[in-house]
Amino acid sequence: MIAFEGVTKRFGAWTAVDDLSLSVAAGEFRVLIGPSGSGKSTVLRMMNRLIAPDAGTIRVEGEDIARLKPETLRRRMGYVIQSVGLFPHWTVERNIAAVPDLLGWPRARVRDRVTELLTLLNLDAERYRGAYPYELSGGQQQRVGVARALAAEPHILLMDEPFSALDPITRGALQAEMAAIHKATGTTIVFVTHDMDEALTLASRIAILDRGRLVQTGTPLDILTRPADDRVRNLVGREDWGLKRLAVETVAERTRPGETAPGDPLAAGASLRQALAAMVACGTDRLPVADGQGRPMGVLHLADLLRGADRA
Ligand SMILES: Nc1ncnc2c1ncn2[C@@H]1O[C@H](COP(=O)(O)OP(=O)(O)OP(=O)(O)O)[C@@H](O)[C@H]1O
Repeated sequence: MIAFEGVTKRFGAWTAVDDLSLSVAAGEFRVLIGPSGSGKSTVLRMMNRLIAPDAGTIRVEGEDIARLKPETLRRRMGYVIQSVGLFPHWTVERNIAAVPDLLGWPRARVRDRVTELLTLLNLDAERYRGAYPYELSGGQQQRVGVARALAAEPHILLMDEPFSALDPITRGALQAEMAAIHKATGTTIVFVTHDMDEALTLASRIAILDRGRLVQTGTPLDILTRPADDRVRNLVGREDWGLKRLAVETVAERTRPGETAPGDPLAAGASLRQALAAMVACGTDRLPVADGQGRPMGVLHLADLLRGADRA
């Protein structure tokens, strides 16, 4: 879907991206993470040709993007940034409709799409479609920013630290919405952050950058259990590693089928970290597990949370 081959970008004497080869498969939720200045935003900006590499090739859906018109490329991509960048004198509806309007979609289709997107992002469509950005909270503005980026059904969504200016609760809500949107639409997402918890929560695969080079790429579980070196160990965090480890696996994966136990059931899709919190809160070492329809699935035992709790 997206392939970087030997890509280098220099700003004067500084090499921001250094001979980077990286591929993102269709439908992935790929998180780019690394310390400040490691080149994450530069990688993202090269994907939509906001800046051009000095060397190497970038292919999107098999095509060398240097040969595509920037407008053609950007129509396939939504782009969300931290500062949102809504047009202040345009209503929410007009902001979201910017690209569909440009593409000449019929009025009724645009209106339906705006309603659909506001609903998807948990904003009351009738209340907010006519509002102006200054009438919205930071979290609501960012929701509109995401809706705008998704409006013309892009194949790829690029997100550059989109939630880092938000308070933790709003941020958590938007992360959950992004996970649900990714699941529902299958859009390929490339998401930049410097927050490892955010990366572990959202990513299907993570790429870790340092000084413009790729340090490691893998699933959240790979990164946690087989860190490539001390830079990755430091990013993952040493103190609460165990809790992060529990956060990347679901209850369903450790449930003993067929057993029963008293207590409020855990959701099969909840993380093991949430399960641990529930067991501590209830003072119990086992809890029943139910599937999405509330049907009993078995029992999760505290002892089973320790399985695989080894680290490299
Ligand atoms: N337009 C530019 N002109 C000069 N230097 C730049 C420019 N854009 C980025 N750089 C430099 O390139 C390096 C990588 O920057 P980039 O913004 O890609 O890092 P980042 O990993 O996204 O950082 P952060 O997490 O702080 O946003 C930095 O050293 C930065 O100063």
